[in-house]
Amino acid sequence: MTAPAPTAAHVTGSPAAAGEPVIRLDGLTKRFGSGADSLLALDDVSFEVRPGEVVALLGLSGSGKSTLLSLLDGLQPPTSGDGTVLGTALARAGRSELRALRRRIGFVFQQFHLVGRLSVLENVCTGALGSLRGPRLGLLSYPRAVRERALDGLEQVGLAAHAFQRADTLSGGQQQRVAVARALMQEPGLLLADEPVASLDPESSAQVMRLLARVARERELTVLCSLHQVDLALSWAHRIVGLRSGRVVMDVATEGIDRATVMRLYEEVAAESAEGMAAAVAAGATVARHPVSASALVPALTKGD
Ligand SMILES: Nc1ncnc2c1ncn2[C@@H]1O[C@H](COP(=O)(O)OP(=O)(O)OP(=O)(O)O)[C@@H](O)[C@H]1O
Repeated sequence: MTAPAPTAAHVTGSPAAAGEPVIRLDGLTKRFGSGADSLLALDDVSFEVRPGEVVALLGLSGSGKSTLLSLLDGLQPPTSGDGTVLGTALARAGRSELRALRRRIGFVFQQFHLVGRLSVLENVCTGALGSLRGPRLGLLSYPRAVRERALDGLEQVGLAAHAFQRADTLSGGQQQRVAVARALMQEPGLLLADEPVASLDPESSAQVMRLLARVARERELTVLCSLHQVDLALSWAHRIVGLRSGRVVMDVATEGIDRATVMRLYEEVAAESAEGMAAAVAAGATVARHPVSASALVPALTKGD
């Protein structure tokens, strides 16, 4: 079956601004390393995400998208500033609080991270491991209620017919839908997705994004998803947050916005890179043969100052 081409008609306006923000960032900053060689990956990032919102995080490679998602998931601490996720203050939380936070956040990865030799259903069951005691081996080691919920989840992502197939026999798009079903087993209060469609063909990409938008709507689930595809962001997200060199440079509702406006996020960086390259060449620098983003270029230009 051919997936319908995504159009802006698939996403309606932002959900009502009811309730506390699920994510509240206030000057969040992340620096890797120290001294002259340190790198500012996130620079004074401030924004909020409300319950039920689907937000696309856009920006060139190296702009800080994955770093931001990993901070929100409590995997690494901010260097300064504050961020609150599902009521947990990232900068002040102890290890056990962060572990508890991670159990309430579903995470979908670019490479799916399924266990290929296990059945599709068992892969989905593993999403419940955080709430079960002890290790599990084999589908029947999971409580019946978990298996039933996993099957419901597969139904929801349209893959119940594949429940007993090995996960590695599915297509990439199907595997990503299984990964979404696995994340939903946590009954998360927030779903983070790091380039979930980067390795998929356009049709599968649209299917996965449509699925994320649908579960967000049906479960009033908040979704923050990094993407490289502007059209998918415009079609499936309520809002776009654009990062450039670790800074938020765009925060717009997708309703009524045109593609050209969003593309400025990339064009201006390309222009800055070109200017920076020209200046570097004029100053006698050796220029890399592969494309260089502004965030990669700036440290290279300033090194040794
Ligand atoms: N653990 C780390 N140590 C040092 N530098 C890091 C680390 N993680 C990320 N960085 C740097 O931080 C910057 C932001 O990287 P990040 O992976 O967040 O970007 P991104 O926007 O997700 O890129 P992509 O779209 O390619 O995934 C990059 O310059 C990267 O090299």
